[in-house]
Amino acid sequence: MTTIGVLGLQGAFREHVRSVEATGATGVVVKRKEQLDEIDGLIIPGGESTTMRRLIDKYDFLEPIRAFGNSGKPIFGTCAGLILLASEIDGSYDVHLGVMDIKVRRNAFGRQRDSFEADLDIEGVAEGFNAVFIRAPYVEDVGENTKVLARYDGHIVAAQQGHYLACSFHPELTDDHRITAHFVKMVEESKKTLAL
Ligand SMILES: NC(=O)CC[C@H](N)C(=O)O
Repeated sequence: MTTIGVLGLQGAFREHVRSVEATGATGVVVKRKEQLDEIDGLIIPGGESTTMRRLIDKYDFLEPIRAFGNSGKPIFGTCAGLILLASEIDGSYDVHLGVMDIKVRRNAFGRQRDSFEADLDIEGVAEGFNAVFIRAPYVEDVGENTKVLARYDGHIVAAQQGHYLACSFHPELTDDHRITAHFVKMVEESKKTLAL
């Protein structure tokens, strides 16, 4: 059985658990770092990246999550989760986990477009995916090992680097579970590789 943990410190974590369960995998809310030992993959949800970082520090999650990723276990960051994964945040000295080679801009779509929906083609994952953006970041630049999976208005809104997956929008807020299913597949593949 594949178990996916959803970091449950702040933000839209319950909806992610529901989406994971819809794919047939087991979803658990992760509130203590010890739980990282019991899961095969981790989702970092949307919310507010600065608040989530404060709670990550408070509950001593920063190094354990980095180690989880370094061990080869997949991590999926959505919206604020994408910001937490990034190696560079435009206009800020702050970097959080810094495990994914992407440069992000927070609240990048501007005030008038605080939240909106768009149909996206996500390469190798889903065509016509109804993406919900809420004060979303976008990715300004990616490293050479990072694959761009989707763009909106020319801006990168989904990317993958090996076992790290990130998107600017909230895939858990619709009943379309294809991105979650893609992540579950990544986790199942990594389990096979890590067992060798
Ligand atoms: N929906 C979201 O996760 C918004 C992200 C938020 N604007 C941030 O900077 O962290």
